[in-house]
Amino acid sequence: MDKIVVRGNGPLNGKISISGAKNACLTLMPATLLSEEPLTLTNAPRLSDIRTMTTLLRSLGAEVQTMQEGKVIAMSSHDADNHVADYDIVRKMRASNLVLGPLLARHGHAVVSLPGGCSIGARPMDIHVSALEAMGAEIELKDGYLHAKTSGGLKGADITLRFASVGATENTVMAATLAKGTTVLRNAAREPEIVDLVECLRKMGAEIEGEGTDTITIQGVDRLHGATHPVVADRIETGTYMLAPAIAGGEVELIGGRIDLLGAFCEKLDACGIDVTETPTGLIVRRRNGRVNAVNVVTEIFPGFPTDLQAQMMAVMCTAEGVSVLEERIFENRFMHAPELIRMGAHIDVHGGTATVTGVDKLKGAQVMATDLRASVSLILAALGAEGETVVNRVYHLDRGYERVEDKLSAVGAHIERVSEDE
Ligand SMILES: CC(=O)N[C@H]1[C@@H](OP(=O)(O)OP(=O)(O)OC[C@H]2O[C@@H](n3ccc(=O)[nH]c3=O)[C@H](O)[C@@H]2O)O[C@H](CO)[C@@H](O)[C@@H]1O
Ligand SMILES: C=C(OP(=O)(O)O)C(=O)O
Repeated sequence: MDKIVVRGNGPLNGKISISGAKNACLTLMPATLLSEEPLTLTNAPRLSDIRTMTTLLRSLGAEVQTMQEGKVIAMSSHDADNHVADYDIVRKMRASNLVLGPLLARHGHAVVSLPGGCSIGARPMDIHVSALEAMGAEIELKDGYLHAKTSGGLKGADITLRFASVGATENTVMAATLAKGTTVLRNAAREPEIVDLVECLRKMGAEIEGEGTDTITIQGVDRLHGATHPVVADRIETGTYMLAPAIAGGEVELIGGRIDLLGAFCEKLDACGIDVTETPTGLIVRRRNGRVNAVNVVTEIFPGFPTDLQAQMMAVMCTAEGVSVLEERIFENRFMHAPELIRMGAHIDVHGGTATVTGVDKLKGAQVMATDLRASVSLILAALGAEGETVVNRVYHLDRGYERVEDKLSAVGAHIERVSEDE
């Protein structure tokens, strides 16, 4: 298993290109199951999660070709016999559950392994199931698999989600595109990745309104057709790299980064003493003074502060001036990075969903363990500002969501390298 070795060495300067969003690509790819005509995605990120989704779609009979070193994904899905998403693939990646809505809508049945929980929380599927049942699906859990079927196809319905779940919104919207009649989805999630999915579905012939608000209306159509769609920029990757100069100093331009997708996050950066300026090609980030100010953070659904940037923000708060309180409200167990940051000299107290961080002058390099995707990158960020060498072990989580992290950070002057176990 690879490790990432970082030696904190002061200011970072230069440009980093932002990739297409993992979380958008992972919901756009299953949309191919809704049509037999080709769906081509451009600006796809090159990540292990995308390879896992490729494997899953192929197992469901889709043809998936990657071109331009993975940046372009061309897919098509003819009628296939297999509508079973196997445990061995689904267990690797929770977003595999996004094939449920499309398979059910197009074929009238689907068997999808329950993804189970992961290190950040239990992550049940009840909201997905209730929404699809409201559209007439019969779903039962057998041997760890959700067995879903419809008699006579899905029917439009008026559905209110009990919580604005991103995945449940995506599954329901995809299913509703081919349902009979109109579906009104209330308390829908508003994340930019859902807006991207809807824009793509519309290119495929779907009739949808209200994406980006809490009520999405979908008028079912008989069939969808092919389309080509660019994956939206990764706001979480953007936010992550915005925090690198906040920790290490310097000035970094994020090519393709979009402030409009990161409103609440940018407000916190401003309060911390970090300047963000839009440029014609992206945005420039620099720290105003020598040390950032402590700020309090509460994670919320979009447009609030994203849970996927909480770990990275905690890394910044470790050396901020003052005390910050970070409250995690989306996942029940998303502070696994705290004990690792403590190994580097951070002062953090965790009580339930709240972490109190008292800023110290400097962190010190240490051996640390990556426990999940965003925890992994928070340790790399912390290491950029730490004294000495940090070794981040078990980086396979990182490769799920960050494309060439060591190349991107090296390009702005970081001392960072990947070491393979056999070296
Ligand atoms: C591939 C992808 O896009 N992943 C993102 C997506 O995950 P995902 O779509 O899984 O996140 P959800 O919005 O569904 O989950 C949010 C909360 O709702 C709970 N819940 C969800 C569904 C359900 O049926 N029952 C239930 O209780 C979850 O356990 C969690 O506590 O949104 C999360 C919240 O912004 C992000 O952190 C993930 O990076
Ligand atoms: C939690 C995340 O991803 P997933 O939903 O795929 O586990 C993430 O991207 O931070």
